[in-house]
Amino acid sequence: MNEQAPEMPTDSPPSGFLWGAATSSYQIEGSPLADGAGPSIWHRFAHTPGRVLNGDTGDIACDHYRRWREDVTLMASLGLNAYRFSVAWGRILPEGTGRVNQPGLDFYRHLVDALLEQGIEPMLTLYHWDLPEALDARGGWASDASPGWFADYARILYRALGDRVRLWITLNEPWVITAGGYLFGDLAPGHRSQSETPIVAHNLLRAHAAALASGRAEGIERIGLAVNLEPQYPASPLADDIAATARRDAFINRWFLDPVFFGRYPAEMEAIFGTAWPEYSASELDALRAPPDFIGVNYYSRSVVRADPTEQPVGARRVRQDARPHTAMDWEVYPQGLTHILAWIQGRYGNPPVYITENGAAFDDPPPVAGRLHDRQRVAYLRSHLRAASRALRRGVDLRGYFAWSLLDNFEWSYGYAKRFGLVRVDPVDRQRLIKDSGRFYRDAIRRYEGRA
Ligand SMILES: OC[C@@H]1[C@@H](O)[C@H](O)[C@@H](O)c2[nH]c(CCc3ccccc3)c[n+]21
Repeated sequence: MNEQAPEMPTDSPPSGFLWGAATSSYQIEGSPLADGAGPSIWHRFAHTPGRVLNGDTGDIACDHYRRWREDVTLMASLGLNAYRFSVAWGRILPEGTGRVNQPGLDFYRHLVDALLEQGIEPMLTLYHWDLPEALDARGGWASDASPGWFADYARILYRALGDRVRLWITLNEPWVITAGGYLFGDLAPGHRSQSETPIVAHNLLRAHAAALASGRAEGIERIGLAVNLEPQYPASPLADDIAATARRDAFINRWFLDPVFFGRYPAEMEAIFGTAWPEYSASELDALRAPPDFIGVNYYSRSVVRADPTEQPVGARRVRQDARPHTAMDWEVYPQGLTHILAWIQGRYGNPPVYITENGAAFDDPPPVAGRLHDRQRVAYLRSHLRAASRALRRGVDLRGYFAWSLLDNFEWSYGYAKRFGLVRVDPVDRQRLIKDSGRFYRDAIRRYEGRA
């Protein structure tokens, strides 16, 4: 069997299905302070000793800020018809509010125009974790003013690019912004506060609603919310494990989607945060109802859950499935979970349009040999997850596209450059791009699915 053959069901996806790859600003651009840009919380966090493995920073990253033309050509050579990227807020508003930095807007306008010239649909994420440092100094997402800051920033981008960008995402993973940045502290700004955490989550939901409203006022029609979703499975039928699984499901999967679709938080949140969970009036909760035009699903793995009172605040922990394959992030490879979570959205939220906005895997890639990089495990991961997405389509899920994470090996947050998710290798020294076997596989899969193979 040809290693590269995508041996997948070739039932073709709906017409207009998007085949893309995803990245984010701080992870690929480099040049964080170029042309008048203001520093972000990730610039400061990465330059704080001990926060990022090996002291890695995004000062250069993939050097995409300077190599973006080459990267658009690379996307076209992979046969992508879409590309998901994020805008660095600090390039547009160096102080987070107030003065607009025109060279920052120009960078993204040139990128979008180059994508459109290649027939590649841009999907623009307004916020992928790189808050301007100047706003963090004013309280950041814990500040009651943060939704207004975000809506004003969004409006500037809607006005600048709304005539050529048709797919927008307000926030990337409000759960990770909240849990990583304010509860567990492994991500910028590195706080560890149970009392701050629900306040930040509430402000992020208000910010999403405000950016959705300001987009509507500007005539923007397709605005989504990207969420990390991880199906939770009980480790045993014991009541304690079932209850722990429900709490972890609320904590990871329903904390943000229930408010935007139903105007209410999951009941489990008060049990999780106890006295740290604020009282909300009916009007405060109803103000969170801001259903997106589509849900962006970032899927990587599942969790098998056991009750564990020592694991706070949820009182639950993930049980490693030793008998199953895992990625270099120690995440179980579980493609069935993608089908399950897409069917769950279909049933719970009324079959909204969905894009898989991130799916991929880090593996310790072998070194390139004779200009080829045989990343067999990533090829297998992609194949199994494309099949899982195909099964969801057959179940009537309104799946509109798939974006592989990631186009390029890039800055993997607190892991720095030690974890590589790219379909394309980026050389650590000269940043030369090399398409891996997984990139070739994805290109062939797109052709096969689109009936061009
Ligand atoms: O870790 C791989 C990618 C990141 O590089 C993306 O920036 C981010 O959107 C993203 N989200 C997830 C799933 C949620 C998660 C994030 C961080 C740590 C653990 C799980 C995985 N990823």
